[in-house]
Amino acid sequence: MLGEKELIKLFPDFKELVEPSGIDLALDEIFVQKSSGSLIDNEKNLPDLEPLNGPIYTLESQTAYLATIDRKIKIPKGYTMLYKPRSTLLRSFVSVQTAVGDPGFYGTLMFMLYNHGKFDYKIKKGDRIAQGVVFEVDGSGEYNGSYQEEE
Ligand SMILES: O=c1ccn([C@H]2C[C@H](O)[C@@H](COP(=O)(O)OP(=O)(O)OP(=O)(O)O)O2)c(=O)[nH]1
Repeated sequence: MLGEKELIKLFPDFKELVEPSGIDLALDEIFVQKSSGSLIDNEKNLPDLEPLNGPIYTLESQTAYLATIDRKIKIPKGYTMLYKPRSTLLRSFVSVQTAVGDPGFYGTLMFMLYNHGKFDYKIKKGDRIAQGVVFEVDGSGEYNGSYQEEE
C-alpha cells in the first residue's frame, strides 16, 4: 500500500486530501434513481438519475443514492485504488458501497450511499465520505471502459 509521500507525487490534484495511507474523497452531488436499469449479455442500461437539491442533502431512511466525488481522478498505470467508507458514516448507519479503481482510469468516481438507519441523515457537499487506498499492480494494463473520460 502506498503512503503519503508517494501519494502526493502520484495524485497532485488531491494534495491537501492526502492522508498517511490514503486519499480522502469529498462529496459533490447526490442522485436518486428515476427509472429501471438492466445488464444483459454485458449490455448496460443504467437507470436515469435525478440530482437532489444541495448543498445540504437529506438521505431518507432505507433509501439508496448515488454520489459523485468532487474532482476527477487519474489513476496512473501500474496502480489500483480501493475505496473504503469514512467511519463517521458507518457510525451513523450510512454505508458507502464501492468497486475497484482500475489502472489508467480518468474520470468522475461514483459511489452508492445507503441509509440503513431509522432516521434521516444530513450531509453537505464538500464533506469527506470515503478514502481511496492505492496499491501497485504488477504487469498492469490500462482501463479503457465505458466510464473513461477524455483527459
Ligand atoms: O466504486 C467505484 C469504483 C470505481 N469507479 C470507477 C473507477 C473504475 O476504474 C471505473 C470502472 O469500474 P469497473 O471496472 O468496476 O466498471 P465496469 O462496470 O466493469 O465498467 P466497464 O464495463 O466499462 O469496464 O469506475 C467508480 O466510479 N466507483
